[in-house]
Amino acid sequence: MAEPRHILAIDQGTTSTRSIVFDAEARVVATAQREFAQHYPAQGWVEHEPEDIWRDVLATAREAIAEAGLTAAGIAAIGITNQRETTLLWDRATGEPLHRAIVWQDRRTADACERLKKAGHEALVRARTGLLIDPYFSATKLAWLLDHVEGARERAERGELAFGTVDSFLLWRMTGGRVHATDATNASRTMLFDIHRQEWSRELIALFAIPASLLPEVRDSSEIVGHCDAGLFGAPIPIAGMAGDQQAALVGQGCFDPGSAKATYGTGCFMLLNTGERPVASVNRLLTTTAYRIDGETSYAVEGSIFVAGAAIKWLRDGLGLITHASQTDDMATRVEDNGGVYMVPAFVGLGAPHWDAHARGLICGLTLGTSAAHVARAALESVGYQTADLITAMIDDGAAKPALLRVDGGMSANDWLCQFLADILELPVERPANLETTALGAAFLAGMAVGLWDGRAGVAALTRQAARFEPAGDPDTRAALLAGWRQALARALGRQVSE
Ligand SMILES: Nc1ncnc2c1ncn2[C@@H]1O[C@H](COP(=O)(O)OP(=O)(O)O)[C@@H](O)[C@H]1O
Ligand SMILES: O=P(O)(O)OC[C@H](O)CO
Repeated sequence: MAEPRHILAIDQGTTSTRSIVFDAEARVVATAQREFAQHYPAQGWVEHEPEDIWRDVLATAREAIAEAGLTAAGIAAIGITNQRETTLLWDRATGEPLHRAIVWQDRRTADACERLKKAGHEALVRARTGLLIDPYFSATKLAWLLDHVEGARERAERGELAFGTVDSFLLWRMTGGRVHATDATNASRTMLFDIHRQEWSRELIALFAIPASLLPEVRDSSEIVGHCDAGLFGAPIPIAGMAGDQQAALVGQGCFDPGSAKATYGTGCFMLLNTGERPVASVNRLLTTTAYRIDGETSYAVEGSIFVAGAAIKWLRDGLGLITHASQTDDMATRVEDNGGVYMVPAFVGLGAPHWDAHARGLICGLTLGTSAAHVARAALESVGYQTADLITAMIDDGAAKPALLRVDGGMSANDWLCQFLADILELPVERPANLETTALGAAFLAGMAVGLWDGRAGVAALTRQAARFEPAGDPDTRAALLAGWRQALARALGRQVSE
């Protein structure tokens, strides 16, 4: 029988689960997608039902394999990529979760984080993990589960339970409970992992009071970690790639060289700059993280997370009723000569990197009687450019090399006006790939490399195809004036500027 030459990538995201089959030329052969329920049991709490996630992973994977006209025998390997930081705890004997997953957006541990910061633990956390103390990461979510689910801590101490991010949970289920592992990128988001030594940090495990028996083994992002149960898809397919979704997008964009960068514009925006073997410690409150670990070698990235990008456009549509389709903003922004002095700071949920101001709130300023809906739409798109510019400035100030170009992806990157504005304001060429599903592609690359379908990083990078390139064209004076306008607007939005 012919060697299998397709890869199944499973992309388990925050709002939907996608399974995509790629062929040996990295072309999409079949896609299946399902949205699933979000649970908001209290203000600032966000949960997912693990069984929903598992159900959709199985259903979309089976659907994609069938739509590709294949059977499991035609799949050389599976790659898993996932929403990061989301925290699960389950029973090792039955595989039953003890609670719903606590999602990365969940803020229930904000007070616990404040206490840790006040007690002076941030320097240690930063030094070991490259992260800030924030409810975003898994450690305080796991501690919350141990303290709030009846009997959980005692059972954990007896070794009966397993902790994992979504990748680990899926791996556990797919291997029928035989493999409890995660990859180095996902481990790096738990706030328990020493990214320099690439092992769980004993000091942090003690600080967060986490029983060590809960923790998964940490594997490379590209290696065979197990085989799925034959019963699931009809044959025991190797699971050969795992990475958090933003790191997978970096791989899917072929950003393997130090200095290469990608920004994914979806609901929010996550920008990662590859810094190679060198972890860059940020003084500008960016995150240092594992970009990928291949053949035991770790590459690092600096990451800037913007909470609101496409969500600002969604708000124009659903909150203001200014547009009916997100894509209309492209024409609207083109229609006006300039921004008319209008700026939007989309701090709807505070501001992420590099400001990390939970108390900042959104604003639109510079309004006159001449302001039109098009100006507001343009201001929303521009705000995404300015926030990206702030990230790049912070990265360079941290000592990272300025990237030669920025690769973009995610739903919002379909907007040509935005891509040109990014090129102008960043003074960088912006490239957009043919396939915007770079996250799934990255997971496929990691899995395909591990089973020898593709020849290492150079082999997969050669398979990435850019469909559009936007050259910087703005004049320096206009750029400086726009950035000055943004900084003024930003100062008004920052929570710490507001006197009681
Ligand atoms: N053409 C467009 N112009 C501007 N924003 C867009 C466009 N198309 C989609 N968006 C925005 O992008 C987001 C969807 O992107 P997607 O990558 O699917 O997000 P996520 O994976 O975070 O759910 C939405 O917030 C939407 O408002
Ligand atoms: O699932 P996404 O695409 O919203 O990504 C979520 C990030 O991994 C959170 O860190």
